[in-house]
Amino acid sequence: MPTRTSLAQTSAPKDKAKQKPNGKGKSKGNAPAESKTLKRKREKDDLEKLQAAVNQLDPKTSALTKFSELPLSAPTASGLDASHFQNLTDIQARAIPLALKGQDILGAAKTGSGKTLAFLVPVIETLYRKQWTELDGLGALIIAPTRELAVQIFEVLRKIGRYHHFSAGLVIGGKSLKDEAERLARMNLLVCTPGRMLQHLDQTAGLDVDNLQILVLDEADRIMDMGFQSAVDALVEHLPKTRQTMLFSATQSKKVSDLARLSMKDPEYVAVHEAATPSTLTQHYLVTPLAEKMDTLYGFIKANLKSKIIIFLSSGKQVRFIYESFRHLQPGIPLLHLHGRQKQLARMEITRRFTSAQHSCLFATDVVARGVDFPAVDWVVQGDCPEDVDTYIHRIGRTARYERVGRAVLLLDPSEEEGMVQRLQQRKIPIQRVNVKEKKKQSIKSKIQDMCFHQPDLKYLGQKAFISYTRSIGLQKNKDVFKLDALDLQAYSESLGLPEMPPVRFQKAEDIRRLKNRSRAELSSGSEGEGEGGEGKKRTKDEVRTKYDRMFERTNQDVLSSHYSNLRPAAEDDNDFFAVKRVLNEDEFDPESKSGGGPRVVPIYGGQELVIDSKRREKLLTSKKKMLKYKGQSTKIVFDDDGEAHSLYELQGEEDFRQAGDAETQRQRFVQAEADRVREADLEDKQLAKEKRQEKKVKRKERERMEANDEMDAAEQPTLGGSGDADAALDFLRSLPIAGEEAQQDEDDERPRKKPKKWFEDDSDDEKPKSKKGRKVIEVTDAPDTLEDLEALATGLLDD
Ligand SMILES: Nc1ncnc2c1ncn2[C@@H]1O[C@H](COP(=O)(O)OP(=O)(O)OP(=O)(O)O)[C@@H](O)[C@H]1O
Repeated sequence: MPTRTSLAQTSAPKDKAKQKPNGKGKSKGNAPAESKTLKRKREKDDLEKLQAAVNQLDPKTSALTKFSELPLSAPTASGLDASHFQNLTDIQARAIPLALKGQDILGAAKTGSGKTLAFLVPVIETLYRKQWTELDGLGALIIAPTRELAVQIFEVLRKIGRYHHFSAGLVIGGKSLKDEAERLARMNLLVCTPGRMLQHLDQTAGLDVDNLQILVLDEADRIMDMGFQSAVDALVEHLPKTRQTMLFSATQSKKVSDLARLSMKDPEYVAVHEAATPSTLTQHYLVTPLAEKMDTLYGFIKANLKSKIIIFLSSGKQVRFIYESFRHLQPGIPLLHLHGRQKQLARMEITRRFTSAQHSCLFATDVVARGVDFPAVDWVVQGDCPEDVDTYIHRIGRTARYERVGRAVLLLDPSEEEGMVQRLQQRKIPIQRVNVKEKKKQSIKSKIQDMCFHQPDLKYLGQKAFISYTRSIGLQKNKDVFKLDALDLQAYSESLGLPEMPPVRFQKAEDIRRLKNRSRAELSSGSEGEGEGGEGKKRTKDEVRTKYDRMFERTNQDVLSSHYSNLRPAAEDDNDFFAVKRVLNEDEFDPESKSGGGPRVVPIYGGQELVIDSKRREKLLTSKKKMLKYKGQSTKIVFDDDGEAHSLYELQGEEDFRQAGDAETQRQRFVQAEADRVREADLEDKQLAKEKRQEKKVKRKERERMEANDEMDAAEQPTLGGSGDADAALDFLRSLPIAGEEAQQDEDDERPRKKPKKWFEDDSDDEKPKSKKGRKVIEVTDAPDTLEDLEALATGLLDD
């Protein structure tokens, strides 16, 4: 993962390609020299022809309906064909020709209409026509707002790019930055989420983006909105200005400010909007009071057990509570839940399970509202009203994708109906009201209350869900839709099984939201933020605040002061600025006293006294190490052979020195005495060494004698008999190293190993001539199932 990869997860084929695009898989080793030259020439001609065809293409007049009518390279054409993409969707027919010609694009088309291919095909083609290699650095960057979407785009890229030879990576976090960084430098194409990519651009030394040809923002309106604004701005600053930029979304706008921020050059607005939502989608809403929402959702699930359902809720806490409580009720359909607070691997696993499920109900936040292409979803239920119409459009877009049918239901509290329906109608969204059949209604309130009573964890989740929902309503901008005062919160809290309504503090939520936004915005700009005070006070920009200003602004100061007052003796007068401690007399001192009533004095080293006026000082007495500082400087003494203590350096008096004779005589005497000492020691050492040698010799002889005896015993044993024994003997012989084999093994070790396969590399690649710049042919047959698969694949490529 990408872990986060995470790392840059790079694809490499699990299985190897069996199919060669346009006969490109001929034997490499046998090709005669002339045919190689001919082949190279043919490839060059093909490339020129392709470029000429792109130049001649008139995006305005051509009415294309099939991929085969587009001027595409053979590997791309084969990749599309092998992925069963033949007919162009409207957005593809209009956007791809423009993008092939290098035009900046603002692409808008309803959900599920194939926008992903509309940008992926031109991206691959541009790099192909420029004969991009590893040495050229990063050629294309595709940004998606969520990890799920980034993974999905990467998967489509792997599918259609299987016959190409670019290296591609997925940068979505979840792995150590260092691991990812090592792999990124060799990537031609990256699919990423904004935050993680920015981190790399800031910190990864080898990442070369100066040559970037194309930047794509999928779900561009989401990426360009408040949440990611600053990250994207900072990211774009790293990129060269001369590049092609493409923005795609179902709810794409032409906001001039966005275009300026991304330095787009005369972008072409490609909008395919006969309707905002797919015509194959049936849309309904039903009015259900907030307090009955749980009943309605449960009833809905029970009535659609043989379906694939996504239920969108406004927060992760709602998702968790409803998922957990419904799970206990066992409605008879596999339940799953997905929200942004889950670990990345769990998110990937749930996505995988829901993707492959035939009947399942997924409770999710808006983390999968955009772009995610779950196959064959029957129902999208919006359990909580979406914050705006764009979110509504993206949520319902998870069903009725690419000409399939689908159904969507929006649950509204009576207070939300008028405002929301009006907004939907303004955007020409065909939605009709339906009612729940009376006889299908059933209340699960008492069951949930019972569960919450017996399971404190569930009750806790319920409280959190209540608080997060209520806060989110209070913080919504569209006050004509979201009216907190009109909601029956008491009844809602009861419906969640809560014995009493949890208190909700809105100020705190607002602060958190403000702080969150601020940190995102200011992280990238490197500013320090509002500091610890955080009381929402507005300060002027130039105001200088010191550490002490912040200290006095701190809340909860009493926490510290009460602790501090505990440390001080109660008798002490707090008003005294300079407190004079009473030093007890010798006879007043009671070392055993543990009362701690007042200060006492303890005698320590060298007649010194230590005033014990706090628990900390009292504790000091027990630590030898800490007491050492009161001990003063220590002096080193040495003992002579008679056990007399001397200081380390003792100077001989002048008188004594003269009596001992002149300096030269004393020197000679000293040298002679030392030489005698050394000689004596030498003799002792030699004797010792001799003894040791002799001892060793005796031991060796003893050992040899015993071994000789053993051999004689063995020779007298009967030989191995019977087939079992013979087998055992053979096994034993086989297990012995054979000189020739060892040599072979060594040789094998030294022999250059077969190169591991790169991304999309073909099995028959060995036979295939490498193309001009030593690049390899892409192939992918198996889709990786999990993030670990992706990582494994990445390693396969990158460890090359
Ligand atoms: N030309 C095509 N032929 C057949 N199927 C296609 C074609 N283009 C796209 N699809 C399929 O349509 C589905 C939706 O495509 P895609 O995810 O690109 O839609 P989108 O417009 O990006 O949707 P959203 O707005 O939700 O992100 C996918 O399952 C894809 O495989």
